[in-house]
Amino acid sequence: MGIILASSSPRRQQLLELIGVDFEVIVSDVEEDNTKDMPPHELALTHARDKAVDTAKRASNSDIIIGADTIVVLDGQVFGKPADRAEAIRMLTALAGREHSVISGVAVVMGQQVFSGFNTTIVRIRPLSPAQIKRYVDSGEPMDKAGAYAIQGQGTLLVESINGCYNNVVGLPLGTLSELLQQVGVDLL
Ligand SMILES: Cc1cn([C@H]2C[C@H](O)[C@@H](COP(=O)(O)OP(=O)(O)OP(=O)(O)O)O2)c(=O)[nH]c1=O
Repeated sequence: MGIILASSSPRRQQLLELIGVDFEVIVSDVEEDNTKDMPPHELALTHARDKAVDTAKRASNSDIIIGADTIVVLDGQVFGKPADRAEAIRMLTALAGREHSVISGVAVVMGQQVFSGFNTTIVRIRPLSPAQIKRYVDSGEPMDKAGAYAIQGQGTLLVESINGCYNNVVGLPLGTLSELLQQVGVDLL
């Protein structure tokens, strides 16, 4: 029996290390589709489950697979990772001076069993000038991040306040994950 993280995200790998989990990484082939017509938290849950179930096909039946998905939601509109610089600028322009939700879905798969949950954090972004947004996008940091910012990086300068779990914004709500792992018999504490 081993624990497998179905994620290419270095942040998720670091967070899992933080809580003392021994794991290997097998990245899933799942492509996220943020245009699916479903409530945002269902979208994050579906993607997290799809990633874990896909990786489970390449693992043993006794392995425990963890999948996750993070999205940013503003006025019901879902922001994933920006496709290009122009989209990153559009996302940050929309988020500036306002509150949005960051939702991370997490799924734990063992054999035929699938457990999943999600967490929501409210983040308020400072008012930003077009020049500030352009400079931040030019740093390259936004490109592989949902909503085009990284709270754990220089993007922290964009954040006015957060309400809820910080690690959920970075990509892996560890409290939610530990509850799911308990359901497959793994107690982290
Ligand atoms: C809002 C925010 C997101 N993110 C990241 C977390 C996720 O890695 C990414 C959202 O993309 P995801 O599709 O959730 O994950 P991923 O493509 O990076 O990795 P994989 O699908 O292989 O698991 O945005 C931050 O690192 N910091 C932030 O502040």
